Formats: sequence, C-alpha cells, structure tokens
Amino acid sequence: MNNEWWKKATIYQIYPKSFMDTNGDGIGDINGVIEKLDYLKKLGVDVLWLTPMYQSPQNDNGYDISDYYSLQPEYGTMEDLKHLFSEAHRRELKIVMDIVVNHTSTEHPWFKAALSSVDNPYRDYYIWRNPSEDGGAPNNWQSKFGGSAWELDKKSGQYYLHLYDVSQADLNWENKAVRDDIYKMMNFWLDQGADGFRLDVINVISKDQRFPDDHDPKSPGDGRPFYTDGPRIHEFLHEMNERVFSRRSGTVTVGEMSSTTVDNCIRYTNPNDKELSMVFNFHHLKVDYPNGQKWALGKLKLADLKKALTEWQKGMHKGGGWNALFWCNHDQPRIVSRFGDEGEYRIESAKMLATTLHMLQGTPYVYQGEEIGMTNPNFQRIDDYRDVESLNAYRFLQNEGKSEKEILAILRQKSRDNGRTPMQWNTSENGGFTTGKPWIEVARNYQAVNAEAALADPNSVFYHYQKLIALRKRFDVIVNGDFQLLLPENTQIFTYLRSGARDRLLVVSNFTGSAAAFSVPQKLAAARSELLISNYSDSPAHLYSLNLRPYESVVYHLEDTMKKFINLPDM
Ligand SMILES: O=P(O)(O)OC[C@H]1O[C@H](O[C@H]2O[C@H](CO)[C@@H](O)[C@H](O)[C@H]2O)[C@H](O)[C@@H](O)[C@@H]1O
Repeated sequence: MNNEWWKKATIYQIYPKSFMDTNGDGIGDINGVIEKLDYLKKLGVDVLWLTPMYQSPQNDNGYDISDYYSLQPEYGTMEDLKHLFSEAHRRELKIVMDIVVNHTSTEHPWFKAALSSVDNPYRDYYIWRNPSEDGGAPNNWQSKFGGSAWELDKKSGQYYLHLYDVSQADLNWENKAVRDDIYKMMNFWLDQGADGFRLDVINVISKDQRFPDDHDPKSPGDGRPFYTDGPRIHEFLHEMNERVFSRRSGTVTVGEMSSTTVDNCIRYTNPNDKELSMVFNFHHLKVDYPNGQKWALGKLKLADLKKALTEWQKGMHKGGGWNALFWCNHDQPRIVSRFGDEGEYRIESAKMLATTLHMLQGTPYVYQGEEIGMTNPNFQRIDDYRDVESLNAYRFLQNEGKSEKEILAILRQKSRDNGRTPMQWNTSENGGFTTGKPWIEVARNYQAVNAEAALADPNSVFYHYQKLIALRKRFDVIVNGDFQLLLPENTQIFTYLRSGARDRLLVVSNFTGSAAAFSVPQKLAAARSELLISNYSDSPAHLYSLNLRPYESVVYHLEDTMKKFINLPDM
C-alpha cells in the first residue's frame, strides 16, 4: 500500500451528535452513522472523521473528555463502535478518531486526583502556578473562550491553566508520565481498529515554561506567542509519531493548528520530519474578521482570501508539506451562507465554493451537510444557542454595551452552532434526523434542503461533490501539480492554474452574484482545452473568453499543443 494514500483521498467529517439519531433521544448516535454508510460511500469519500464520542460532561460537546477509554452512553456502546469500524472497513472506508490531548475535562479522574493534594502524583499532570505578586492570576494570558486563562483552586491557593473553557484544564506535556499515558491511550484506539487521528489544537500543547506576560506588540495580548507552535512541539510530535503512528503503516493523522505558520506546518507534515500527515490552518477563514475580531460582523474580502490560500498553496508545495483543505467544520459557519449566497444562488454558489477548494493541492474535507449545501439556521433567540463559546460571547458582548439585536446578528453570522444543527435527511419532521426533540433546532429550510431531494436530482450539490472527489482520483495534476494565482487583485474572480508534468488545469470562479468578464491569458490560448466540470449546464466546452454568470465556476483541462508549458508571469 502507498504510505501516503491520503494524498488522493477525501475525508468526510461527522459530528455524531447532529448526524443521525436512531433511538429518538434527540442526539445522534453510532448506529445512525452505520445507517448512513452507504450514503457516504455513494458520495465517494474514503475516510470518516468522527468528532469526540468519549465520556464527557459535554460542556464543550465532547472536547472536554473525562475518560479516554469509554464512550458517552448517548452515542452507544463499544460494541456499537466496533460494529461501525467493521461495517466501514467492509466498504473500504477508514475511520479517524478525534483526540483531545491539550486538555482534559476537570471531571477527569486525573484532575480530581490533582485537586486532592499538591503531593498527589497527578498534580503534575496539569499546569499549576502561584498567584502573581499582586495576588491575581499568574500572568495576563486569556482563555480562547473569554476571560483569564487561569482559575484559582482555593484549597491550595494555586491557579491551573485552561486555554479553553474553565472545565478544560491544560495537560502538562513537560511531564513524561502524561505523554506515556497519552501514547498508551492512542495505541489502544489503533488496536480497536481506528485508522488514524485528528489531533485537536495540537500545536498549543508545548508552553513556554517561563509563563511570561504577553506584551508582544504583534500579539492580541492573550499569551498566544508563548504556547502557539511552542518550544518543544516538534519534539513531542516526533515522539508521538515514533511511539504511536509509525507502529502501524498507513496511519493517517491531521493536526488542528491554531494561529500557526507555514514554516511550522512544513515541519509538521514533511515526511522527512516524521510528525503528522497533514494540518488544518485557519488563516483563510479569518479573512472576514474585521481587525482580527471574530465577534464582529464582517464581509469577505476576496483579495485577502486569495492571498491567504496562495501563501499556503505555494509555501507547503515548496517545502514538501501537506495541507488539509476545508471550508467547513463543527466550529465554522456554513460556507454557502458565509462566502456564497444562501438564497437565490444557493446551489450555484455551493458548487462554486466546492470546485474552488477541491482543485487545490491537499486533502479535501467535506463536513456533514456541506455536500447538500446546508445553510446557517439563522436563529432568532439566544435560547436557540447551545455552544459554550457563543454563550460566553453573548455575555461579554452584553458587558461591552451591545444591544440584544446587535449581539444576535453577530451570533447569527459567527456562532459555532451554525455548523452544528442536525443533518437534514428528508422532509419529515426534524428533517428526518430524530423522532424525538433534537438537542438543537433543525434549520427551518429542511423541506427544500435535504439529502433525499439531493439524491433525486442529478444536478444537485451532492453529485457535484461526487464528481469533484472522483476527479481527484483521475488527475494527478490535482494531487501533485503546482499552483499559480492569476488576477490577484480582481474583486470578483478567483482564478488559478495547477500545472503538472503532463497537463494543466485552469480554475475560474466568480465569487459574486453579478456577471464577471474573464479574458483568457494569451499564452494559454494555444492550449487544447476541455471543460472538466462546471456548475452551469451550458458553460463553453472549450476555453474562450468567458462572461461568467453569477457564481459560475469552470475548470478546463489544458494540454499544450507545443508539448511544453510556457511559464506564465505572475498576473
Ligand atoms: O481560531 P484558532 O485559534 O486558529 O483555532 C482553531 C480552532 O480551535 C478551537 O477548536 C478546537 O478546540 C476546542 C477546544 O477543545 C473545541 O471547542 C473545538 O470544537 C475544537 O475544534 C476553537 O474552539 C475553534 O473555534 C477554532 O476554530
């Protein structure tokens, strides 16, 4: 087997809580995933990533684990999970488990033991510091979910670090016993049949042991320069690779990298460094954050999106690294509502966004519902929200003096719950997700937007994704070709070339609801061209100057008639 099989693969992310409920308790379950395996196989994906289903108090929907070895009962039993592994494998689908090892829940027995006494051996499993000289938190680091990153343990008078919720205590990776326990747990899951891991916020596990205040003028002042891609991160990931991943050939790993850099991500994923298979970075999904602020209304600036994606396409290609490609996940708003048009051009824009992403270099991820063009739910009341980060944001935006109306408008655009509403399967009540009361409301448009309708329509978003996934397997240039951005300043069109040893692809996408003119670069005019995929049924079969319709997106396969490619200058 080719050790880097994932370079041609497409990965589908399942958020089990919202995927399919088979027992009517309003929460999706493992049997629901098994029920939908044939649907996923039909889509053509190769791997399923399951977000955490381990035992957890669910303060952060499972990213707060209280037992790494057992499952949250609502999802099912270990027997159910083993059944899922075998049913998936029978269909040649691999399974990636989500592992959260920057922190555990404060309900984890390790943390409870740590709290019991400063002399308990588990005390050093977490990060404790004495108060600062003024008696307050040890430094000015902020939690990613708002407020100080330190919480006082009144009994001992010391603070513990939590970069996320107060109920998610950061593990002390400096302690070898912690690392040994984590590797043991990961090997356990490989032995159960998992084919790989998605590693939650893995680039923040190594902290600068001086724990200084953050006065870095380039930082938002929340401490991130002192733990992002931290001092021992490459050593820890290399060790994890040796102790876990390399034990089983073909194990696939993807690291979620918060506020990272191309240079670090090359090291994380270049096979010579023996760390991870690929990485998620989020720079292209912050282009609609005004002044870097998530909790403010923002608009896409196409030039910024192109710049961010280009930097990562070129940088990772040059350095031999590997990107994970994605628009959506359980922390992000729905892409069609965000960078497309959830109204009149929902279908065209969902397909355009899919094409633009899937023709890039890297391994594409499809998040449940993306393949049918699901939208944000447009919740109207704060009671509709469940996400801990959104509820914290609601409180701090209130403290900043924002009105209820303003805050709800921000949440409608930015909340993580936008991506967490139940999968819309059909037109029956709750979109066929559950016969009970869903843990979070289903988006109201499920009568029109659902998987059953998509499967019945040969022109649906679903079949467009199916075609894109198949193209990656057919054309080596999609997997290995290099990337060149054309028209970087154009405010409507995102166009790029992918060039391989034998052929080229030209991708042209209109990101707006208005017509956009595209003239074929003169040096490409000599090429023989064939339309590979389009989101309109009558796009020209061969490459001419184009007058792109709203959200029109085309890919042409080019063969140079001179049998050599001419180097295009950057345009
Ligand atoms: O926004 P960044 O700092 O670049 O970080 C990327 C994402 O990190 C966090 O997500 C993951 O960890 C959280 C804590 O375990 C968990 O709540 C989340 O579901 C995980 O995917 C952060 O919460 C996300 O908003 C960021 O997009």
